[in-house]
Amino acid sequence: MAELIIALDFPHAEQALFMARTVHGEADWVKIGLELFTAAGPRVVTDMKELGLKVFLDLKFHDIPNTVRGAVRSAANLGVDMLTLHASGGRAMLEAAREASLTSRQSPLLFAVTVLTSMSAEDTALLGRNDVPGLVRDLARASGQAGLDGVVCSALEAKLVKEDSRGKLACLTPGIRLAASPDGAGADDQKRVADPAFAVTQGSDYLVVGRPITGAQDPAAAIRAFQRAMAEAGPAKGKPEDGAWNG
Ligand SMILES: O=C(O)c1cc(=O)[nH]c(=O)n1[C@@H]1O[C@H](COP(=O)(O)O)[C@@H](O)[C@H]1O
Repeated sequence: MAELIIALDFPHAEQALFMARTVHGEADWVKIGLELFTAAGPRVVTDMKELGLKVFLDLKFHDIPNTVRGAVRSAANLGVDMLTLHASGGRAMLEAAREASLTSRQSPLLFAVTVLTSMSAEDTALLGRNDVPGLVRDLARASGQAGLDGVVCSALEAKLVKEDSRGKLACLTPGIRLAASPDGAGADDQKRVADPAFAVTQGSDYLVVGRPITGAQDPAAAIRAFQRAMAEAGPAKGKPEDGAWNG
């Protein structure tokens, strides 16, 4: 069953902790990203863990292998359950991250960002590629070859990643909106957007949602609406056997 991760994009630990307590019991996972971690530091990770939540540390590491190895080790020592790095950092960087994770006590799951959900083909054309799915597939392949647990992509590419990796890579998909509209209304700064049912049927394992939940009048009710939509989608079509990647 796909899991929902709540993105706590706040400038202060107090706001993030208030939201975490509000959603407590509704969702198991929270995401601590650049804004919150830069403002609040490692302490906010410990605070979330003490609340009994699983923590996805989303700092998108992208540096030389030695630096990323050290950063992954530091994150693992904080007790995070999952973290991100950029797939475009190269094979040696991805392998260094994996080695650091495997040799740490916590061994957090490693997810490589392929093409950000805020990017369109126009943006990737600057990198010499205007076929977003093809670029996602190639970066996902490199991530799989380096032994990572999964990739971050949009729900639009999840099926491709699942099929191409023969189910070995998990898919984490942000850019989720309850009513994804073709004209982009309600998508905020996201470009490759899908609704929860679509993400689940495409094989997404983790759906990341921020503003539609944290900005809602009743965040707990918003979580339940997302979970209902995920559950109504039923089991993923074309999803490999359970346990192919995460036991
Ligand atoms: O790594 C991520 O989590 C991420 C990757 C990506 O390609 N797109 C993306 O939106 N995210 C994160 O997912 C969250 C989406 O937030 P909302 O657009 O508010 O739902 C943000 O915290 C982003 O940092």
